[in-house]
Parts: sequence; structure tokens; C-alpha cells
Amino acid sequence: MTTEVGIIMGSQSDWPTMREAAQILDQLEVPYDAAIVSAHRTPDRLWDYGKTAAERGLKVIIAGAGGAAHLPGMMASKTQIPVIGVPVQTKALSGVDSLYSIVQMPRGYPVATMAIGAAGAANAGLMAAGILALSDPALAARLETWRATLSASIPEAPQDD
Ligand SMILES: Nc1c(C(=O)O)ncn1[C@@H]1O[C@H](COP(=O)(O)O)[C@@H](O)[C@H]1O
Repeated sequence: MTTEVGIIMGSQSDWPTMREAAQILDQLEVPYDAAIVSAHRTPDRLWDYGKTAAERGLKVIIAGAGGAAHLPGMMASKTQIPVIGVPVQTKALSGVDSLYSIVQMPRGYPVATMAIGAAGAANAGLMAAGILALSDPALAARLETWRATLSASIPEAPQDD
């Protein structure tokens, strides 16, 4: 099966967050590859990744970064494949720095920006799956089952600890 989702992150230190996206894709049986790509530290790698993404068959890119999080926006400038941005939580500014860096794209080069941190990464996986499910009925069915399972796990009333 062709790998249609690329997960990229600015650093190894982002993986505990970005793994949440990978785990969702695993659950939904969506193949992906994961790579460390940094606009700041490995600009040539970013350039090559963006330039070859479409010919490699990618349909969605999930890009996570923290702090001066330029990676998602720079990737969106290099490819027209939709980029889903994940602001990684930071110690200094709690990830608000990452969020603002990713969300405030100039007109013409959007990044679909998720919430800060692990929940944002998980939602990025779900968003990528939702995009692919538009043209993949079997995936759409798996996604529906996933959502039904989540709904069923929510208690109707609050419980004491
Ligand atoms: N924001 C970026 C970019 C980028 O946007 O290109 N490259 C690395 N980083 C971020 O630097 C943080 C600290 O990285 P280290 O832990 O390696 O020092 C990470 O959250 C990474 O995403």
C-alpha cells in the first residue's frame, strides 16, 4: 500500500508528542512514514522532502514543531499537499509560541493548525485519516467505528475516583 501520510517533526524531542498522531494512524491502519526535518537545522532536507512529497505519493503531511515553529509553514510553502500543523508544547512559553508561529500564516499558504500538544497531535492523525477517507470507503468505515468506540467509552454520569 502506498504511504500517503508523512509525519515530520523538528526534533527527536518532538516524538513523544508526534507519536500520538502515529498511534491513531496505526489504529486506523493508515500507513505513514515519520522523519525529523527542520527548517532551521536541516533546511536542505526540508527542501528535498517538500519537492519530492507529491511524486512519492503523499496526500497529507502532519508537521509538528515547538518554539519558533517554522517547519509547518515552510513545508506548506514548498508543496501544495495539505499540511496539518501541530504546535508542540514548550517549557518556556507552554506552546503558545509554537501555536502562534504555526497558525498565523500569510494569505495564500495555509497550515491547518491543531491544538497544542498531545491532543493536537492525535487530532492531526484523525484529520489526516478524515481527508483520506473522503476517497477511501473502507477507511471511512474504520473511522466511523473508531468514533463510535470513543463515544461508547464516555460515561453518562460522572464517577467518583
Ligand atoms: N521549531 C523547530 C524547527 C523548525 O521549525 O524548523 N526545528 C526544530 N524546532 C524545534 O526546536 C525544539 C527544540 O529542539 P531540541 O529539543 O532538539 O533542542 C523542538 O520542539 C523542535 O520542534
